[in-house]
Amino acid sequence: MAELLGEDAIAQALDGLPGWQREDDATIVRFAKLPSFREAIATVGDVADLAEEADHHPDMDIRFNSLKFKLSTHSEGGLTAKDTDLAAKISSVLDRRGAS
Ligand SMILES: C[C@H](O)[C@H](O)[C@H]1CNC2=NC(N)=NC(=O)C2=N1
Repeated sequence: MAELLGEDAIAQALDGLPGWQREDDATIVRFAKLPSFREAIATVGDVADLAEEADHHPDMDIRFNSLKFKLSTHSEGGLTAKDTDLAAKISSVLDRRGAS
């Protein structure tokens, strides 16, 4: 069971996660644009692999080549290290896939 992060810990984690922002108390989000629809879908596939490995699953919104990733730990009703850890891994995929 992951512990809920406090406000200071969330702010500190977001400092190290460029592109991620608070959506509300319980969620962080990142928007990304890929060069094409196919590359956006391939990116979603990579993130799905990470999510299955972590047993932690982001909400993913696909609009043509624009993606939105939304993270929250539903079982805790807020943000935990599971979210910030997966956010960092998603960012690595986005860098590798050439997201802007
Ligand atoms: C049983 C399983 O471990 C849980 O349902 C996991 C799966 N993926 C999850 N994903 C997210 N984002 N939050 C959760 O609380 C969560 N719980």
